[in-house]
Amino acid sequence: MVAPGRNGVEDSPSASSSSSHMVTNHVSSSLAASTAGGPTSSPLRSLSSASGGLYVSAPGKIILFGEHAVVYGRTAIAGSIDLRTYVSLFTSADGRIYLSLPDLCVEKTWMLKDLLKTIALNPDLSTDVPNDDSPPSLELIVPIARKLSGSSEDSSGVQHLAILAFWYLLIGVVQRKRFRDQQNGDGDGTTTDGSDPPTNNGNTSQLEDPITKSVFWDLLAVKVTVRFKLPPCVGLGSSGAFCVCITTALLQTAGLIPPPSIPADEEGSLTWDDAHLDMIRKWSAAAESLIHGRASGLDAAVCTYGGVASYKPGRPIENLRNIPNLKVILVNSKVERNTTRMVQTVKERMKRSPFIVENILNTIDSISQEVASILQKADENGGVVENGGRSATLTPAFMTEMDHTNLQPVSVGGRSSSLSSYVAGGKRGSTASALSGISGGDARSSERNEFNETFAHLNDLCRMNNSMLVALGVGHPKVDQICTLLARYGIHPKMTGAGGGGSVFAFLKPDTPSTIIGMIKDELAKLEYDMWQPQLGGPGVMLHPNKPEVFIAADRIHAGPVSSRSTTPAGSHQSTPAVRHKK
Ligand SMILES: C[C@@](O)(CCO)CC(=O)[O-]
Repeated sequence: MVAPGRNGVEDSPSASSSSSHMVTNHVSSSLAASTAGGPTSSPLRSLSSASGGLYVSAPGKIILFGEHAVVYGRTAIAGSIDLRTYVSLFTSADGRIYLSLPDLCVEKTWMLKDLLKTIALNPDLSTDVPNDDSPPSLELIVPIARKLSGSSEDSSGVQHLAILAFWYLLIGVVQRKRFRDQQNGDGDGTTTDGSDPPTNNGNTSQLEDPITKSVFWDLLAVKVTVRFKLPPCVGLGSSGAFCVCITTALLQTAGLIPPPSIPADEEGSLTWDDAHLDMIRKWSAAAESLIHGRASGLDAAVCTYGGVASYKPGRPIENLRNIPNLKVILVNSKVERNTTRMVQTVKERMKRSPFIVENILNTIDSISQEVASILQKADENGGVVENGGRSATLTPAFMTEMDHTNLQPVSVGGRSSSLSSYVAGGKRGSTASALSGISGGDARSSERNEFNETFAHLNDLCRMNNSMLVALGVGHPKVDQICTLLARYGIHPKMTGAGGGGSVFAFLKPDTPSTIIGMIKDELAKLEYDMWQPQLGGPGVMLHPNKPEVFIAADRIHAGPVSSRSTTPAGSHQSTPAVRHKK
């Protein structure tokens, strides 16, 4: 597991002192302070805001039921968890693009001018532009992204794939912004926020080129830092959350989505309306397909929307309401798994024994549907959350060979109702309220019975779904060991995500005493497994009003007890807070 907060860095990684043409790539945990650019070198300085940057986060996810089956068009039940991924985005004042992923030991720097040149040399980038909100063409952009990022065709390490996804999104955003500006007649060399265009530290030679000139104005060189609160590669949605965070921060910075206005938590964080969340989901799912291969797009959907929901490709996403007192535990087997490989494993089995595998998938589908009906019980208002509004569809880029139709999210018409429940602590409508007609002790005991019943039912369905996953060939001995251990406590966990290791989750009986939970945790720890009790069903992607704690902690670590640096931290010298575009 990668410990959160390790290898602290500034929000704004500094440039190295490389020659202006050289791409500087670090795979290191520390960043040298640099004076390149200087604090007053860019007119974008005038865009500083008190909060000092654009901060976005997205939740991790647990697939409760239906992973793999969803790739073949079956139902899955998934929820967000409060182990979030955070991005900080500053605009860069020194003509460089920075990507810092301290938890993955990645520090990368590229020259903006290389991006500009490449864009100028690719006329297809001006013509092959979707004229709706769908994501940029993977076929067109990925080869360019590979070239610019320095990621070779055969690199499959998670670091390379994360960098590739970042570049795909960055080029896509630049391309879409140019296109929009041209359509709006704004391609006149002005910046979108009305400020003067950047001067690249006084070096304007690259701006002389008429082709790159208009591109340059459109692009904000960015310094992006991502911090994970959940371990990568264990099936908890770190790639989905990464892509959702980067997508959102870039789209927002470029003004391709408006500022969010919907309250998402009690700290004043905001989220976007359904149409823009849907754009975020689609772009993120395309980017994530570079990391995980083209699968269902479920992870990006959960990390975008949050909550707990039932997903079936081609059907509206249904938010599930009756989840409030169902506690879950998560156990990290510490076996890193590879989603692409696991999806491939199932595909091979499907080719070899299609009839059997189809039946297994149908069984998983039935399990998910049964779970949906348990968790979809009417609330006190007498019904399920009214969905309607989100109308996005999956692009062909997400489709599997099954050409299954869209994961079509539908807005929580009651977005406000779901949001108010988020604000109330990340939980949706409760069975307690459904039982509000019953009073006092009777109500409590009836409620307890109902919870116990629900737990027993879900516990059993977990056992069945896990067996089906084992039958599909995505089990692992460590997962078996965890299942055997928990079974002694009457708990039947199931693997979550792609399997082949990764994480295992289980429902806990509502009244499980903390001593028992402690015993389970100790037993797992003896076998060197980590256990968490995450909060299920919190909000999706959000923009934070202030610098999140995860970055403040990193600043502290980076600053050290007594800073030996004589200058202000590189971030404050080198960076300009990203523009929060106004509509
Ligand atoms: C294995 C899978 O079902 C879930 C991975 O988190 C793949 C997918 O749905 O994209």
